[in-house]
Amino acid sequence: MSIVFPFGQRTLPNFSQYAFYSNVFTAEEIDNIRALWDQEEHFDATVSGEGKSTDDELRRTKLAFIPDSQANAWVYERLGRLGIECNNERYGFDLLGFHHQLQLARYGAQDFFDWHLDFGAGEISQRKLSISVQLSDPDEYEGGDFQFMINQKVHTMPREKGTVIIFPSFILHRVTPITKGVRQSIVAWLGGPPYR
Ligand SMILES: O=C(O)CCC(=O)C(=O)O
Ligand SMILES: [Fe+2]
Repeated sequence: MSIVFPFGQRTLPNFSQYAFYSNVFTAEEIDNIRALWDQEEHFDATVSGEGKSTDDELRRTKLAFIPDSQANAWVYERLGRLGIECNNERYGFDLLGFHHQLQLARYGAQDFFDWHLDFGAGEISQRKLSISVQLSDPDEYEGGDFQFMINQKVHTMPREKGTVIIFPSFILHRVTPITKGVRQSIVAWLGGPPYR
């Protein structure tokens, strides 16, 4: 057995820091998802999980959960299938399922989520793949770009409604401040056992 590379292990030829998929949801489906905002309770986002205080420097967003009910199962299924397909093609992570209920995020004027990782110590170390869905038409808001920082370069994602962005939860990303209008998104994580 060799100690230095190569170990005779498989590599990931299709790894990419992110992937995006257009038109995963139709306009009508998105209307139905957005209607959940008025049915569910909303609260100010916390930075990493419950019990933490809000951190205005890092993030200003309102959130609601999309309950994992029978009525919403189609949203979970659509995102779960796409996440698994993306994982099989690019990452090969051990995935067990959604790490939490899907979140519905709403950014009004001046709201943002600055550079961060979705991965960290404790509970969020189970996050493997982060998923974000663009729920607003590009002309409903200004600012509010979803961006990655990869090797000192900023990559801006498409804003088109129905686009799904998938990336390993250890990749640096942000949502720039909304300067006008409202941006809505779904945020989800597929999780599994710690990296090994
Ligand atoms: O709103 C989004 O599209 C992404 C937000 C985000 O990065 C997060 O909630 O961790
Ligand atoms: Fe994030």
